[in-house]
Amino acid sequence: MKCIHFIINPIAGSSNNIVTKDILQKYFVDDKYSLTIKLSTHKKHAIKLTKQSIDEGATIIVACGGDGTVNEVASCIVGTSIKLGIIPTGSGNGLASNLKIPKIIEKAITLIKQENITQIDVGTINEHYFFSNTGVGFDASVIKNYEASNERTLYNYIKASLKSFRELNKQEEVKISIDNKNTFINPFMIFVSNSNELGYKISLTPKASLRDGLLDAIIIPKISKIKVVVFGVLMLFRKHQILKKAQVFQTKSIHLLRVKGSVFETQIDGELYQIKEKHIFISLKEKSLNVIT
Ligand SMILES: Nc1ncnc2c1ncn2[C@@H]1O[C@H](COP(=O)(O)OP(=O)(O)OP(=O)(O)O)[C@@H](O)[C@H]1O
Repeated sequence: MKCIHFIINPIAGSSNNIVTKDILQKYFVDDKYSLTIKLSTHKKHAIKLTKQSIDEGATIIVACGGDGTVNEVASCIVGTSIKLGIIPTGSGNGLASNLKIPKIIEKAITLIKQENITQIDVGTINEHYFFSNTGVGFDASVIKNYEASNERTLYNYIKASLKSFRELNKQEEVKISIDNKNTFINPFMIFVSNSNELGYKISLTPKASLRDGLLDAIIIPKISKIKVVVFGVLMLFRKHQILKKAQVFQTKSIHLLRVKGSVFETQIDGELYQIKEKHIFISLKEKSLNVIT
């Protein structure tokens, strides 16, 4: 019998696309499965629930939510033989979209039952994992403002972006080391991605692959507000690489050193993290997560 656990984030996305016990029981009727359903009740709760599921012998753990929920669940099973299922009920669902996992709950469940596995790379930033992307600068500021809003919708992402735009000029100097080359910049944005999608079909790293053993990065130094607008428009058409100051490249690792300021404000898979260490080391664990796709 297969021991399959579902970790459901009831507030992900617009909250009207929720995975329920009724739906799951309809699809997992036969004796082949032992089904366990858990609901997260607060931030980071899915980590605790997943660890319990591992102890309870789950062989498939399904994250039902957006990239934040996927991060909490998947972080616990990196490097194990446990299979990760995803039912994308979040707002952005960047990773699921990259993996072509359907947003329609019933279709995602059908996929899980087929159990086709793809091994994907996993990004690391200090002691944290990321599966989609991480960043310092403008994107982290957007996430900070987004988290302060009470609804997780595209409209609130746009509002948060406008607020971050008004708050520009807060950047602190950072030393960046890539392949033994050091540069000092006041970054508008340092964005590092494992996946080719941010969510909502928007991408800063359209050429990124989850299976190529490389991180795709884009570094943009401090730019004028006009150039930020130009960057935003180009990004919608996936043409932002043509911005002269944008440095787009692939690498295995990036090292950042904070020169000023007391903390690195970063976003990790769309969640805000304050990193107190002076150093940030971003790297990759190749093909270390089994995802049902
Ligand atoms: N019951 C809950 N109440 C409040 N927050 C919760 C609850 N359960 C989980 N969370 C938190 O909700 C946050 C958002 O989850 P998630 O990222 O899955 O959804 P989303 O933001 O709508 O999707 P996406 O990241 O794809 O845009 C996560 O930080 C998670 O820890």
